[in-house]
Amino acid sequence: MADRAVVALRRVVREFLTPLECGELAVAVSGGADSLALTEATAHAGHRLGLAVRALVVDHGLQEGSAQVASDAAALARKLGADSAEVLTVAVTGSGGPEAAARRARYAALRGALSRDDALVLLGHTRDDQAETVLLGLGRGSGPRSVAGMRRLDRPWGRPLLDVPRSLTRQACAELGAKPWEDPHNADPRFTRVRLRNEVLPLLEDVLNGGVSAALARTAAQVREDLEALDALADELLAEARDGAGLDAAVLAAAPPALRRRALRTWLLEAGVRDLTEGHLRSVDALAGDWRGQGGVWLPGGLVAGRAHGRLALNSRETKGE
Ligand SMILES: Nc1ncnc2c1ncn2[C@@H]1O[C@H](COP(=O)(O)OP(=O)(O)OP(=O)(O)O)[C@@H](O)[C@H]1O
Repeated sequence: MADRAVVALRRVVREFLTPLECGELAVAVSGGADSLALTEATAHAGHRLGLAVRALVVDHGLQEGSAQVASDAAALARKLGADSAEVLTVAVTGSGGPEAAARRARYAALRGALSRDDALVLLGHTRDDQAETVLLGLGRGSGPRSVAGMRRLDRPWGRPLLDVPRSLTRQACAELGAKPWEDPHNADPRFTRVRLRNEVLPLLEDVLNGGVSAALARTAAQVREDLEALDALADELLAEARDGAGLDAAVLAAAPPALRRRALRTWLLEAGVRDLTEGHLRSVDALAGDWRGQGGVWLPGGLVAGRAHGRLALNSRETKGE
């Protein structure tokens, strides 16, 4: 008979998986407590549902001894019940700092290891990770999309532990006799997230008498629902406003700003605008919602949004004014 935390996690993962279409099941394993506990629970739940479970470990090659950490994690994942364990070695390159580059490489490698459209890769993010994500988003003023946090299901990604406190995964590892790998980065106060975890959240818990992580995660779930409803309405608005490659400014102007800006955001991203800031979006929005005959809005990626004859259009800088 397994112990309390192990049993609780198995149930959480089984309830997550049961309603989903899934022909290939993988779990992303870093060797930390969250993903080890997740591996055991996924193996147990997956086998009950008749699914084999693959453990996927990414070796970023960024820290000394990373190959050993990865192969130890793979061996432990097999012991915890995974049917197979693979180490995916990636080259971390590209812009945005080493952490962002590692994350991109990791997600690309995990996705690349899948062979079916209905595959799922389970990730070990917990309620505490969600709380940190929400606090970071709030502090940076990056809007409801980041306050909404991570999604439970965003195929092929699944996060069954998003309502589970981190303490439960640690307890499950102790019950299983599995020794998690402690990432030295997780204790390094140069990382904002580490200070949030070790300094800010405990202080907030103390000042607000506990329950802060759960409250932040609950807020994220509520914002997520609102966001999805608004996104669906904004898609309808965009469809209605489309006029060839451009948009009918009168249709946009009649809509509430929150929907208009969402529709414009989708339109701009579709057209290939990258690194879109709130400032850019507001300036493009003003072409419809606050029209005073202003000039075009220069956007990153060499595009200019402008208005002519009641229509918003995007032109490349070179062709502008032709
Ligand atoms: N090296 C790795 N190999 C495989 N999976 C990993 C690896 N690192 C992280 N993961 C997966 O991602 C989950 C979250 O890990 P962690 O919190 O360290 O990453 P993060 O960078 O905050 O994640 P994200 O980029 O998804 O926000 C882990 O529980 C695990 O499932």
